[in-house]
Amino acid sequence: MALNGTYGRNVTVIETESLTKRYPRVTALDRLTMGIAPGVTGLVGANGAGKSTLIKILLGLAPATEGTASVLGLDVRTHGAQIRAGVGYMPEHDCLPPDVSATEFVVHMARMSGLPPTVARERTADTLRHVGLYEERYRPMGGYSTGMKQRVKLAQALVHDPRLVLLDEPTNGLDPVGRDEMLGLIRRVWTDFGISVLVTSHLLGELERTSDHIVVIDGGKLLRSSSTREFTQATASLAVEVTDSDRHPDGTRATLDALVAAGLTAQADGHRLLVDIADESTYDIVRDAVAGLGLGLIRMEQRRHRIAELFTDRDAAARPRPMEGGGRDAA
Ligand SMILES: Nc1ncnc2c1ncn2[C@@H]1O[C@H](COP(=O)(O)OP(=O)(O)OP(=O)(O)O)[C@@H](O)[C@H]1O
Repeated sequence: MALNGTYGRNVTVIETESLTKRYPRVTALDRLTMGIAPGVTGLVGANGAGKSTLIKILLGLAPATEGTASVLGLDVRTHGAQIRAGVGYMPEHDCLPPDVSATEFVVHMARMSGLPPTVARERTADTLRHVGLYEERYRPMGGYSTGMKQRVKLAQALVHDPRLVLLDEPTNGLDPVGRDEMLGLIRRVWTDFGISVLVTSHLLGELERTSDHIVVIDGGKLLRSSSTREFTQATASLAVEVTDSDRHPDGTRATLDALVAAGLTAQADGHRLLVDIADESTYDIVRDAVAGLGLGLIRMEQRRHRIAELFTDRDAAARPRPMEGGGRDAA
């Protein structure tokens, strides 16, 4: 819709340059430089990494100490009001008045964004339907489940048809089913409506199915920024299992030696070999090596690393503290 028509793939919706935010006791953002393209971007970082601070600066609600940032091409220092008109925001914490219904609340937010009364009511009905709130929308929100409250918060961020929404920890407090539903909804905000999304999470493995791009920050610093595909495919490997034989009682070991001799990078993981996929020829080299040893091939399948594994493997040593929940939620 709005964004698809007017923005090319190469245009950034958010750009920061050496963005720094210092509080008296802590540097919440530390020379953060990044560009975010249209689509769904996951902003991942442990609690305290600086995600909420970044969102507040992007909305023009808090000043940066140094550096620059722009949203939809507008400078956050000078165009805060315009940015807030074109951007939806879903805050992290519960902010819903318990005595009013979802419909009343979202209509109110639509009116605050400048929509006329009739349009506000129509957009509210459409948006609440989109997030899956039906007859409950007329009940006071104090009686809503966490999942329903999160949906209302998402609806109020979308109701004025923004070009971009900033969603701060939208899956907080949800059970696994509720979380999957929320992530599905978020994906459709982009695919169905062309509204770009920046969604934060402190769980490293959570956003990889939802996001086109992942940005990881830690201690206010940019740790990594790349497409989700690059994250998960850069280290794709083949899991290989072979039989033993009289001649090769440890078939796994014999195969490992043969693969290394053939120039591949591989390691044993119990009875399984994990072979780095250099290119398409890797499959043939493995097949030929196993056949050459006279062993049977039990299994050979591509195994994509998940984001959480990448960080556990590669960055654990470099990181000052572990990402919360990364391992648990990657499975
Ligand atoms: N108004 C403030 N005054 C002083 N320090 C602050 C303020 N807001 C945030 N901080 C500090 O800045 C750091 C980054 O906080 P921020 O809320 O941006 O992190 P976060 O990644 O959003 O984590 P969380 O999900 O826990 O909110 C933290 O150390 C936090 O204590």
